[in-house]
Amino acid sequence: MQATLSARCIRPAAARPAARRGRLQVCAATHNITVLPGDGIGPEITKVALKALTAAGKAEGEDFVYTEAPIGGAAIDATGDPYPASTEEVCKAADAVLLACIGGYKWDSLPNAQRPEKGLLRLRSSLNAFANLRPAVVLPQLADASTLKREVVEGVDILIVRELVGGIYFGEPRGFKEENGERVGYNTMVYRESEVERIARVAFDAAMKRGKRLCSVEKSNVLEVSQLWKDVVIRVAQDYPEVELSHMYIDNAAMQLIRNPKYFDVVVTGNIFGDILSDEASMLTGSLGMLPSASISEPGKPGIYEPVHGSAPDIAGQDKANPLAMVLSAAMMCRYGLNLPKVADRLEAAVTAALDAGYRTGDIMQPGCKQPRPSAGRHPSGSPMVASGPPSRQSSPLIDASMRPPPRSGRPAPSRRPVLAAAAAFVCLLVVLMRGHQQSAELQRRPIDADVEKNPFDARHAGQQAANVRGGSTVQQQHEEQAAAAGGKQAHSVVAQRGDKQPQPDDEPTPEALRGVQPPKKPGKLAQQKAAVAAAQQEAAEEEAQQAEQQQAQEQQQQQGGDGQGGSDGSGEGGEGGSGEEEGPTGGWSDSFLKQKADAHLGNLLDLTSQMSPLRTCAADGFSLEVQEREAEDLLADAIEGRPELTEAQQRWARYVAPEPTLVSGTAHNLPCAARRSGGTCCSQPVSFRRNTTDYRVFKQVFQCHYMRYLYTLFGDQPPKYILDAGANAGFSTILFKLLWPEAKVVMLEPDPSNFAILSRNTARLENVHPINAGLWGRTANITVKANHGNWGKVFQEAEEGQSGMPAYSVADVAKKAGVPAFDFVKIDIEGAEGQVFAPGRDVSWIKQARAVSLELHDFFADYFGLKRGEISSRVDAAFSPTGYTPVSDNEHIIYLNPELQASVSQLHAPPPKLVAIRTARLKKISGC
Ligand SMILES: NC(=O)C1=CN([C@@H]2O[C@H](COP(=O)(O)OP(=O)(O)OC[C@H]3O[C@@H](n4cnc5c(N)ncnc54)[C@H](O)[C@@H]3O)[C@@H](O)[C@H]2O)C=CC1
Ligand SMILES: CC(C)CC(=O)C(=O)O
Repeated sequence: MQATLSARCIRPAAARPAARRGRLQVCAATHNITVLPGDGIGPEITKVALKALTAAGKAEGEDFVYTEAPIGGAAIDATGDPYPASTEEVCKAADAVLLACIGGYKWDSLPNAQRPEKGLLRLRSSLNAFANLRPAVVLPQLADASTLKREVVEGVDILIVRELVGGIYFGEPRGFKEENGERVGYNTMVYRESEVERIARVAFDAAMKRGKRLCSVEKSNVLEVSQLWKDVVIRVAQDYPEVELSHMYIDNAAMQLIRNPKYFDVVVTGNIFGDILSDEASMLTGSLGMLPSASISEPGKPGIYEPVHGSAPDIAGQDKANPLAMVLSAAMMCRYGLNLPKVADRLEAAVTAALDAGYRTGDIMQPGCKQPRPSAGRHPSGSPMVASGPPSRQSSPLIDASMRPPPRSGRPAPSRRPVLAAAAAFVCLLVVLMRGHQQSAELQRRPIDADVEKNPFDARHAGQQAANVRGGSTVQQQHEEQAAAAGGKQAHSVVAQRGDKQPQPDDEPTPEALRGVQPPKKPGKLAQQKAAVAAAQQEAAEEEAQQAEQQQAQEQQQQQGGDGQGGSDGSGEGGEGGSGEEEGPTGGWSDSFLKQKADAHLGNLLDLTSQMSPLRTCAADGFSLEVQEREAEDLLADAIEGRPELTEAQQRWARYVAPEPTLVSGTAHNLPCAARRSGGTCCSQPVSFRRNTTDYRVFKQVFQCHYMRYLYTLFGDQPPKYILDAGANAGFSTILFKLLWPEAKVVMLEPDPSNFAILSRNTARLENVHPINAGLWGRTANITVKANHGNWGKVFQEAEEGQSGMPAYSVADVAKKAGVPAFDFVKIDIEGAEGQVFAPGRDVSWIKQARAVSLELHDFFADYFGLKRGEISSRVDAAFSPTGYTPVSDNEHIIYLNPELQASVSQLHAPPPKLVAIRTARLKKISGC
């Protein structure tokens, strides 16, 4: 069935082993390629690729022996089996397998196991080709070929790493059955840890060689298999601290790939998601006909090299197929499978040069492309010529292009042969390539409209043609203009490593890029959006200035021996907003005698810890916020309509807190996280803020100013497992906890419905978090609001009997409710209710189970609880005194450490005395808080 052929001879497969031996005597460097042309356009594009490969190999002194075998529909027709044993045998024996594509209408009604697609799956499985590398690179020549705008796609260079032999395509059980009188079809999506780990390692390795950014795509918000995927990827990330890892759900990834493809560097994902995403990515490059792939197996087994596309039965046999994905797959084979980088270089250069010369198949046809005519003679090299015209015009664009060194950027230097010889070989290669186009396509002579008429795939070009303002210039001209504009920057290789590439200004996602917002040409929605963003940024800047002023005033006050009354430091999660204008009692955290006590212990050392923390550099460098504004109706809907059980009063709070129903959403970058500790990068996180609230300020405090940032140092190598975030407000502390300790379970308590809504939104993407819309109290009770403080704080009281309200729980009850054995880190910031939690007679046995308890004290709310000034602090002090826990101080919080933690912190910072002098005020200055 198969045949062995080379540039010179064809041998029957039966005689192959002997033939191979025989050939070895003849050829110095022989590479045995099993070629599977498959179905549909497969044979057409295979022909082109083999010609190009042979020519490129010849130019580099490499010889290829091709053993052709049937697969897919062709194999079904010949043997009844889509992957016959004889094909499997020659694939396994090969140095590499070059596959075109399989499938077609003819076999569509066969049972699954007998379909052509099954043959392809069996091939991949039999070679254990688990790592499918699918580069999606937008070549400069094709930046206008995509249906997306040039600004969106230009410079895109993504590597999709798709797991290829697992997941739902292979999972068992699968099939059909009958249930309750109807047919049911079912499949199983399954991944083992080992399968995820090996593909993750391939992806991390690839990221290390490129832009060091890896995005893992899954659906862990719904699928257990994806949760496992994510867990394993996070675990493997520990070994690649330099790689910035992000996670994205597949639905979002599909959207982001179109919205801002330049965000992506390497994407790792499972079988089905990778299949879909790579087809989508192909349209960034102009056409499915442009995307090659390499499917790598374990060492010693041949890889499979195949274009991403299918058999395109709609255009098969009509001379329309784009062969470039197949040629580029052959290049990947040479680069990765056969270690022939020079041959790969030649093939890639041939592709770019052919495009430079203006040649296009229908799928990537653009206005102004050259329409070459049939060959009229022979090039001095002896190769047939592609370009036409009078002899004087023999320097056609194709020949011109081929006479120049191919555009390489950072690639290994081309062959050092004499220039003319190299050029001649290169011309030969291009010519072969172009002849392939011509012989099989003749597309260049066909008017664009003819293609459009025949092929709906091309229809978009008609529209594009009309829309293209550059329609008058040729692709060559466009390329030249573009090269000039880019300062002579040339095309980069299709499979170029990121490190090889000229740095692109937009490699890093800018706010605009992330939002996918291009500079608006005329005022419209985008302009409005941009103005809104500018306003939000302005607002943030003003807020920052205001904070600085407040801080200055406070410091002055402190220096003047102020009594701590009459305002606050303007900080605290959901805490004292700092204007001093709020109704009710005044005063700040610093007036607590506990604060002085804590300061006397290790407070200054904790300041020092903060200075030393690897996390600090993230905060010190400053997080960046990329803002995207959106309406918050849905937030209110979540908070109100979605919660019919809320009383009218509660609904009012929700409205009150977001009087202008506007959310500012975006992504915060440069946040401290676990990866940072081991020298890795800082992390990013989507966040939303309500306008006219303290949300943004609180966010900054959590990530820039607070004790939070050295918590990691505090817990060292034994991170907390169960965390209580009481007074979770908008969820920012929980976000930080999860960034620092991804494995921890965090239980969030937040009684305010509007806070709870934004908190739910902000923490929705985090795993293992447990939000509870309730307050923390000394015992299980109903609570109602006692007083509002501006838009930042609410003081609660126990509800009267029969009065409705929000639930509130003791720490022990929360633990039970959330199924937590005991909290080992407790954060409490509950607007004075801490006086209730630590009231005499309350169960505080949970303290001893926690390794650290962080408290914000609100003595200035004592009046509301009918307590004397200072009594809240006294209650806290009384509860902790018998425990042997040491209070240490942050500028706003008191953290009680158990003796073990205290010892490790003290030891960690066995005093270099001069450093001990660093005080809170200094820390504030240093961190810009
Ligand atoms: N790796 C493989 O062999 C794959 C095989 N298939 C099989 O291919 C058959 C057709 O499936 P479709 O969903 O239509 O996907 P497809 O990838 O074959 O075609 C999708 C569209 O892209 C166009 N297209 C694809 N490759 C092209 C090229 N090189 N040049 C110009 N246009 C090109 C086609 O004309 C069609 O309009 C099915 O039997 C399917 O199972 C599908 C995907 C992958
Ligand atoms: C045809 C299927 C077996 C697989 C597929 O669509 C692909 O791998 O691209």
